[in-house]
Amino acid sequence: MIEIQGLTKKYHDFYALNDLTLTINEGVVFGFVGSNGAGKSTAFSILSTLLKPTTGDAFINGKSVKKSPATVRKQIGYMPDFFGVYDQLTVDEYLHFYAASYQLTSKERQQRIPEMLALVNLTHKRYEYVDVLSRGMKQRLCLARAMIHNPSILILDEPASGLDPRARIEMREIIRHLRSFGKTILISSHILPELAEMCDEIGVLDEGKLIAHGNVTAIQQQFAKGTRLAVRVTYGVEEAQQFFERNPLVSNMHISTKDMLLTFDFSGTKIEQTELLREAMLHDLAIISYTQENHNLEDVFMAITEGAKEHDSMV
Ligand SMILES: Nc1ncnc2c1ncn2[C@@H]1O[C@H](COP(=O)(O)OP(=O)(O)OP(=O)(O)O)[C@@H](O)[C@H]1O
Repeated sequence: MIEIQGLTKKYHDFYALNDLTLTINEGVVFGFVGSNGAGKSTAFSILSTLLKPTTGDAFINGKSVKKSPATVRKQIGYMPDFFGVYDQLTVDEYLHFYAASYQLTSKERQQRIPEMLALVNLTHKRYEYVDVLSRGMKQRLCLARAMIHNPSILILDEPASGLDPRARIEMREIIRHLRSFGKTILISSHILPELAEMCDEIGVLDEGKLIAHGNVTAIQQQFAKGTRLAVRVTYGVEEAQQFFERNPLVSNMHISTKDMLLTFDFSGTKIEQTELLREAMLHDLAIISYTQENHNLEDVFMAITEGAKEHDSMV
């Protein structure tokens, strides 16, 4: 369990992290979302005991990151967003080096290293030089390194950054697999839909502040502006667009003439939605389908951060 209490990091007058308070239960995969400079890496560095907070504290399985950093380090595996690998070592030597620094005995290392390599799909690279690994492989090796001492909590700072789509999917599958072992996992990313797929809960950081957190679906419902509707017509897409845009409850219209599809936000009630459809039929629009879509996390993130900025400018 991770309990974060009023965690603040200041550089002179600037708040890199501002009063972060949050509890993350055991076995939860928690995603931190935020734009560049939002404070994700600062939060992760403090939780990993690499950076001291200005005020506040965090407790990893009951142990303070400030007072008991050595105990905390045994319980967490940290994968930073920028990491160096020792190119002149083989994959096997590299993992032996880190395992030894966690005081794993030679026997434990002999068992643990092949297990970790299998987990991150690098068994076939065990005796290759780290130097010749692709970026995705280096990233997976770094994940294996973070797990070498079998920590109960994993802190992964942008684990998929800089990876091509295939490598991202592979990384995502590995993280999903880790989740099945009951590990508590903290991940940060800019790629919001990707986080939503992996995480049980998310927290949105903006300019050092946690501005929303909770279950992914609940956040989507709380912040999405109304219902997203998709209407497909067989002909007359422009006529349909004009009709829907006349309704004051309709906003954010997107049209695909190729697919004859209109998608838009509708901020009315269910009854008003029924009324909208009824009127559309009376207008002889050639509607062939009408569905409700989930707002994707990109929309939700924009809505949350815009909301926070409007609130700040009002106070
Ligand atoms: N040592 C430092 N001195 C001054 N400011 C710092 C220092 N370290 C971080 N910051 C600032 O704190 C803010 C938060 O940085 P942080 O790296 O935590 O953001 P982030 O959300 O991880 O961003 P990114 O997604 O770009 O990695 C940034 O504005 C950054 O410039």
